[in-house]
Amino acid sequence: DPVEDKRALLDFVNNLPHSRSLNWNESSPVCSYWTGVTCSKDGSRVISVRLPGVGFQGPIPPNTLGRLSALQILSLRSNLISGHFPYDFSNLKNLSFLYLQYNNLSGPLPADFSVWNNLTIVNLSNNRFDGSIPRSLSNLTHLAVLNLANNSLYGEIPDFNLPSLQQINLSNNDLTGSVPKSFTRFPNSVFSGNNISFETSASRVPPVPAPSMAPNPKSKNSRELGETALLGIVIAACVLGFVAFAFLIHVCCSRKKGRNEFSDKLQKGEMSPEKVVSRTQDANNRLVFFEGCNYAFDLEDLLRASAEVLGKGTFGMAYKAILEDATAVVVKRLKEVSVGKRDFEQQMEVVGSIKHENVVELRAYYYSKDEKLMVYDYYSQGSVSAMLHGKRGGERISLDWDNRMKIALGAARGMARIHAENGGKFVHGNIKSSNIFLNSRRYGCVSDIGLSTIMSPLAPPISRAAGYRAPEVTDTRKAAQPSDIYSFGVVLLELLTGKSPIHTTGGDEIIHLVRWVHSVVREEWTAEVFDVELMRCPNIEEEMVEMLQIALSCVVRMPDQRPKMPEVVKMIENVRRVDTENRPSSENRSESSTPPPPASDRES
Ligand SMILES: Nc1ncnc2c1ncn2[C@@H]1O[C@H](COP(=O)(O)OP(=O)(O)OP(=O)(O)O)[C@@H](O)[C@H]1O
Repeated sequence: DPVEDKRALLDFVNNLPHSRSLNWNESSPVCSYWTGVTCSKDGSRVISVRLPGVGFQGPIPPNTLGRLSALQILSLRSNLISGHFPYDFSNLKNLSFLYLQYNNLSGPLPADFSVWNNLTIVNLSNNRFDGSIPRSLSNLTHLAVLNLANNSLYGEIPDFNLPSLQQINLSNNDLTGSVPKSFTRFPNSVFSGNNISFETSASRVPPVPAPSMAPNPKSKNSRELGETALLGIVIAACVLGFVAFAFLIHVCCSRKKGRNEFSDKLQKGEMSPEKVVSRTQDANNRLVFFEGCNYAFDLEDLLRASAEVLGKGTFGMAYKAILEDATAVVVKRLKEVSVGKRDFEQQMEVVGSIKHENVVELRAYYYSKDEKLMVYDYYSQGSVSAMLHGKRGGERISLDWDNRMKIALGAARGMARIHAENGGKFVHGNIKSSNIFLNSRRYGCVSDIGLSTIMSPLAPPISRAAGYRAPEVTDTRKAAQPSDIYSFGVVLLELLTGKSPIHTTGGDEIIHLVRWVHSVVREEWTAEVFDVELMRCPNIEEEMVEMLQIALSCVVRMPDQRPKMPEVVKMIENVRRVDTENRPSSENRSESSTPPPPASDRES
C-alpha cells in the first residue's frame, strides 16, 4: 500500500463531510479496494482520484489531496465543494486531468498554471470563480480542453498560443473586449453570455444563435438545477420548436466531432426524452457498485459519456461508453425485465459476487421503473464470435490452435464457476461465442451471466441463440445446466470448425452446425470438419479430434447424458494443459514444412 498517499486520502475524507459513504477503511488495501482510487502499476503511488457526486460539502481540507504528488487525474465534480481553489494543488506536478466542474468554488483561479505543465483537460466550469483568466495558461503546451464556462470571470481574454487546444468554453462569464486572434478558430457560441464584441471576419464561423430559453447562468438557481435541468430545458425548447435551428447545428457539430453522448443514444432509442429527464431526476435510484469496484461515476456520467452502439442483443442494446478519464465500460440496457426490483437486485448481487478470472465481472447495475442498466468492463479485442466470424464486415482475427484451446479452457473454467453458484444450481442460460471474451492472459472469459432468469421468457426459436439452444429448451423454453453444456459444446464446435452455429451455404440452404458436424463425422470424413485455418498448425490433429469428441459429448440429445461442467474442464485439460505447455511447441518441430503462426498469435 502507498502508506503516505493512503494517509493523505484518509485525512481528506475524514475532514470533508459527504453524503454518500465510501468504502475507504484504514484496514483495506487502497489500490485494489478503495472506490475511486487508482494506483500506479507497481502499487507504490496513487495516480487517480475520481469522486464525482459523492456529496462533498465545504472547502477541500488543506494539506490533504495536495500531498498526492504523483496524482495524474483528479475528479471531484458534481459535489458541493466551496472555498478557494486549494493553493496546495500546486504540489500536484503530474496532474493531467482536472475536473472540478459543478461545485461552489469561488475566488480567483490559480495565478500560476505553469506548475502543472502536463495538464491536458481542465474543467472548472459551473463554479463561482471570479477574477481574470490567468496568462500563465499559455504555458500549458498539452492543454486540449479548457472549460471555464458559467463562472464570474472578468477582464479580457488573453491571447494565448495553445497549439494542442481542441475545445474551449468561456461562455457565461463577465468577460469583456474581443475574441483574441488565436481563438477565432472556435465558434462564437463558446464566448457567448459575456460582454465580448465579435468583429466580423471572413474566417469566422457564423455565430450559433443562443437558445431563446437558455437559463440565466448567473442565477444561483440555475447552478443548483445543474445539467438535468439544462437537459430538460433543451428538450422542452426542442419540442416547442423555438431552437430548432440551433439544435440542428448543435447536432451536426457534435456528429462532426464524433462525440455521441450516451443520452443522445438513449433518446434515439425507444425512450422518450421526457423519460430520460424523469429518470435522471429519480434521486432514489443510483448506480449500485460492487465491492472492490474501482470505478467512480454516476448515472449522469454515463449519460454524458461518449457512446458507441456495440450491438443489439437478445436482452437489449449494448453500448460502449467512454468516461471522462478515458475509461471504457460497456453499458447494457435491458429490455423487458420480467422481475420486480427486489428479485432484480437479488440476482444482481449473486452475479456481482462471482469473481473469477474467467468470468466477466459485473461492475455496477441500475434499476428504476423505466430503466435497467448493467455495467461491465470493456473488452477491446471483441468477442470470440467477432474473432471467428468477423463483425459488421470486419476481418476475422487469426486464431491458432493454442489460442482456441485457451479460449475453450478458460470459458469451461468460467462456466464451472458459474454452475457452482447458488449451491451448484446456477444456470447461465445464454452461452454463445458473442458472450465469450478474452481476458488479459487471452483465456476465455464468460459474460452475460444471470440474465436469462430475470428476463421475459426466451425469445422465439428463430433468434440468434437458436443455433446454441439445446433441443429440450426449444420444446420447454426452460434453460438448465445441461442445456448450458449443450450450448458450450456448440461453442467448441465453432472453435473447431470456424463456422457459425447456423449458417447458409451458397445455395441458401440453412446449415445447423451440430447436424452438419454429425453428418460429416458419420461419413468418416472427420478431417473435413476442421477449420482450414487450423490445418496450417502442425501436429494438432490428435488434439483436435479429442476436442471434437468432447464437443460431441456436450451436444448429445439426452440432457442427462451430457457431462457436467467440471468434467468438461478436466477433459479439456487432459487434451493438453495449455497453461503448463506440455506439448512441444510448433517451433521445435523442425520437420514441419508448415510455417509457424505469426508471433502475435503465439502464447506469450
Ligand atoms: N464487455 C464487453 N466488451 C466488449 N464488447 C462487448 C461486451 N459485452 C458485449 N459486447 C459486444 O456487444 C455486442 C452486443 O452484446 P450483447 O451481449 O448485448 O448481445 P449478443 O451477445 O449479440 O447477444 P445476447 O444478448 O443474446 O448475449 C456484441 O457484439 C458483444 O460481443
